[in-house]
Amino acid sequence: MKITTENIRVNFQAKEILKGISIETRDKELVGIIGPNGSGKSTLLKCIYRVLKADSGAVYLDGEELYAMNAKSSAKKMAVVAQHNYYNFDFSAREVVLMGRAPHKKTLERDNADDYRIVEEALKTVQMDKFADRSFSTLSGGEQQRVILARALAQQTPALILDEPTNHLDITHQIMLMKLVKNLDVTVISAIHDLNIAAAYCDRIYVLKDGVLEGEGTPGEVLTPELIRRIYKVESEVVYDSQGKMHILFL
Ligand SMILES: Nc1ncnc2c1ncn2[C@@H]1O[C@H](COP(=O)(O)OP(=O)(O)OP(=O)(O)O)[C@@H](O)[C@H]1O
Repeated sequence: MKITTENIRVNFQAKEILKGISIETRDKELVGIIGPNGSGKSTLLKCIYRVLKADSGAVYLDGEELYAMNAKSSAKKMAVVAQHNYYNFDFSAREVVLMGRAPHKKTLERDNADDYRIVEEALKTVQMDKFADRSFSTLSGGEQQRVILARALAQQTPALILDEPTNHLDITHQIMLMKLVKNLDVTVISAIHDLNIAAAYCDRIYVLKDGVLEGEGTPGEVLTPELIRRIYKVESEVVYDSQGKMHILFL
């Protein structure tokens, strides 16, 4: 699925947070959004996953304007792993993942054997099947993050929107998550802080700073010492290992 944003503008309290952002993913591409704290990454993603309506501009899913479709239709097209997940009720991990099946159900339709099978598979995929009956609120930050990823997998959408998905995860689970989403064969847009993670897994990267796009291209094109200095005010060196993988060293 192709996701396009066209000239997205967002203001909060008379301050312009996004100043006309146009991005485009190709089908099944993993696109990273990088940029310093407060640059507008989450705000852009919120406009895409429909919790925030931009002041102007538009989002298109495969050419169809987001608000021309109902919320259920867009939830069949994209699943979200956001930064903060709170539930007011004490759901188990399995119940949280089952929520991913909701867009596929008619009103009051009960969960069936297929739904439960999909949920169990999703929990296994993120290595959280042993925690299925645990109360979500008692899980650690990283465990919660993996359950939320399982919920997104259970939603079985052609696109995933991830807001700093490796936040809270140890290195094993960071790599697990990025490998997993890379191999899903769906379109992914992800805000990413770790530039080495972005370099290793993104097909393309957009760079945001102060609500403006400052760069776009493959990791090799974008993640140069010049850009890193300009955007983050940090000196760095880009090296390639024996397998040709790029690594950014911060000096
Ligand atoms: N509801 C809001 N009201 C006022 N200001 C907001 C609101 N939401 C976000 N902002 C401001 O908009 C700017 C962009 O925030 P956003 O969360 O999009 O940045 P980010 O790039 O995702 O940052 P981080 O890397 O820290 O997660 C920040 O200065 C933030 O304080």
